[in-house]
Amino acid sequence: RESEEATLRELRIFLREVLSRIALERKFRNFAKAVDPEEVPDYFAVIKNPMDLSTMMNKINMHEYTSAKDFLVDIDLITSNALEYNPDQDPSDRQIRNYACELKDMAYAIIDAEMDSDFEQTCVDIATSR
Ligand SMILES: COC(=O)[C@H](Cc1ccco1)c1ccncc1
Repeated sequence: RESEEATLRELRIFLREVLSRIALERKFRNFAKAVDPEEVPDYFAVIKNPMDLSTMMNKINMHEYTSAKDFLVDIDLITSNALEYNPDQDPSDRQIRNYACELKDMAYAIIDAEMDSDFEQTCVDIATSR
């Protein structure tokens, strides 16, 4: 229905805005683009489901998120990948793990604060009706 398309359009506009605010933060720069296999040859042997913020922006534009819940699944993936690939005690691993946790918390905090729960449920209902 037309109104359903209007709802999904509003979701895409909101999710782009959330992603843009996250991507502005310098501390999240390592999550902005896919890890480069040239720089990190074993990354894709270890991490089976890579994810990054620019891939998420492309997924918004390809209409691959039908709710904020779907969007947060990929945020969780960015975080879990970073915790999995960088598990060591050394300062650089600890720093990227901390930033990965901060990224997740920022995404959840923005959505909890700024997403109307009825709007989210409407998006979920549209997805399940299709
Ligand atoms: C999401 O980014 C990562 O997981 C890479 C993996 C990586 C290891 C070496 C080069 O890159 C990373 C980048 C910067 N600092 C720590 C880890």
